[in-house]
This record gives sequence, structure tokens and C-alpha cells, in this order.
Amino acid sequence: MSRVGVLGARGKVGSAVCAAVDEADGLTLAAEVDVDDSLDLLVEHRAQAVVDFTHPDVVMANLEFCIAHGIHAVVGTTGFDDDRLATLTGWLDDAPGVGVLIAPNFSIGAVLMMRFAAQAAPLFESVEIVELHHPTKADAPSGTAARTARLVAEARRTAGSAPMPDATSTGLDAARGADVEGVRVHSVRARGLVAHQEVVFGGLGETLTVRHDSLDRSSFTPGVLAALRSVHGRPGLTVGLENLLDL
Ligand SMILES: NC(=O)C1=CN([C@@H]2O[C@H](COP(=O)(O)OP(=O)(O)OC[C@H]3O[C@@H](n4cnc5c(N)ncnc54)[C@H](OP(=O)(O)O)[C@@H]3O)[C@@H](O)[C@H]2O)C=CC1
Ligand SMILES: O=C(O)C1=N[C@H](C(=O)O)C[C@H](O)C1
Repeated sequence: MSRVGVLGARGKVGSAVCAAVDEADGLTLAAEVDVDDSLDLLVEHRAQAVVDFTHPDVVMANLEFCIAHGIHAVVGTTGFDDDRLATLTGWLDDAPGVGVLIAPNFSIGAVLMMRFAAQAAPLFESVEIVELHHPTKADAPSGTAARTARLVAEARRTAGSAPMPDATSTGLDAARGADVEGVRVHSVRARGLVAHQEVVFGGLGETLTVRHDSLDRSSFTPGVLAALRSVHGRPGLTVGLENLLDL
């Protein structure tokens, strides 16, 4: 039986996670923490693991506290670059036995979308990513899109792919999207959307579009519960839900 604290408990995903933990066998919802609540609640309520769906600006301070107090963490909050991951690894080196699992996306469909995109990447001349989200999202591009772009870029580098064709020589700033390791990423924000992504591949006389849609935030909770059930057995840093799946 693991006692779970949820950080960002009143947020869009955090509230869905609280409900899922509350109903899950073998997990107890021990603490619900949101903005302006003290992290000491986690210690007072003897949380053994936390789930963090807060904000990129606060997630590092949350994790520093948890690791220092020997609390495992399952993290959905975005904003993890190489510097942040290196800092986390340093903290974890000083806290043997503590596990932190970060996933840019906890939905099974998104994990498969990233995997399929990486598989297709060396086989097409062109690839661009379009991510579409609700307008209350703080970060652009999304963590999922950034991760997909890096996986695609790595697959193309490994295969020795030629540069993508693109004759653009004039245009408005940002019209061609953000450049993530040479892969163009376009971010759409619109009311009504939840979380969606298309990876568009182009080859001679054909295109392939790999698309994933999270239609409801319940899409993230099975992955979060699976991570909670395994994080205590994975000391150190794990990045990506795919590490828990037999793909
Ligand atoms: N990896 C994944 O599968 C997914 C990741 N995400 C990511 O998760 C994060 C949260 O997303 P979402 O739920 O949509 O956002 P919300 O804004 O709906 O929820 C975040 C919650 O955290 C609260 N909060 C802010 N600061 C703190 C703090 N220091 N301690 C505790 N709680 C705090 C916010 O309060 P207030 O509003 O008052 O600031 C809010 O209630 C984002 O980074 C998002 O990109 C989202 C979906 C899936
Ligand atoms: O903010 C969101 O909503 C989401 N954030 C994550 C991201 O940035 O990739 C995961 C999913 O796209 C939903």
C-alpha cells in the first residue's frame, strides 16, 4: 500500500489524478497539495510518493523537497531540458533509493505516436510536427512535441538522412514554426482543444500523418497509476513512460 501526495491537486490533470488514486487498489490518497499549500503537508501525511502536475516554474523546487525527504516522484509537469535533468540527477545521486519518473506524456497513445514517428523518420525526406492544445497551456512547444522532435532528429541523424528540402527564403518571423534540433514544430492554441499532435511526413508523391488525440484528461491517469506502482522499484531518474511498457 503506497501513500500518495498529489501536487497541483486542484488543477485540470491533478484533480483527475486525485480521483484515480482514490479509486485505485493498493494506493491511498494521502495529501492534496495546490498553490499556496505547504509542501510540509506531504511529510505530515506520510506520503511515500508524489505525483506532480503543477507548472514548469515550480516543479524543480517541488522535486528538490521530495528528494530531500526521501519521497519518490512521478512527474507530468513539462519544462525539462538537459540542464534540469542534470540537476535532478545530481540530487538523486545524494538520495540513493529515491526514484523520479518523468514522462512528457502519460497517455499510451501518445507514447506509441512518438515511437511510430521515430520509426518512420528515416524513411521520409520531410517531417514537421503540429501540436494543438487548450489556450490555458503555459509552454510552447508542448513537452510531447519537443520530445517527438528530438526522437525524430536522433533517428534521422543515426540513419544519415539528408537535410529536409525547404526553399523558404523570405517570410514572416516564426511562420515556419520553432526549430527543435532541425525539426519544425508548430503550436496551435484554441478553446475546445485538449491535447493533440500530428507528425506529418513527406516523401516522393506521398505523405503519412501520425496523429494522436487526448480527448479527455482521463487519458493520462492509467499511465500515472502504472508509474506510481513501479517508481519505488526504479531508483534514480527515469524519463519516458515507454520504459514501463513492453514495446
Ligand atoms: N505529462 C503529461 O502526460 C501531461 C502533462 N501536463 C503538464 O502538467 C502541467 C499541469 O497541467 P494542467 O493540469 O493542465 O495545469 P493546471 O493549471 O490546470 O493545473 C496546475 C495546478 O497546479 C497548481 N500549482 C501552481 N503552483 C503550484 C505549487 N507550487 N504547488 C502546488 N500546486 C501548484 C495550480 O494552481 P494555480 O492555477 O492557482 O496556479 C493549478 O491548480 C503542465 O506543465 C502540463 O503541460 C498536462 C497534461 C498531461
Ligand atoms: O498542457 C497540457 O495539456 C499537456 N501537456 C503535456 C505536453 O506539454 O506535452 C502533455 C499533453 O500534451 C497535455
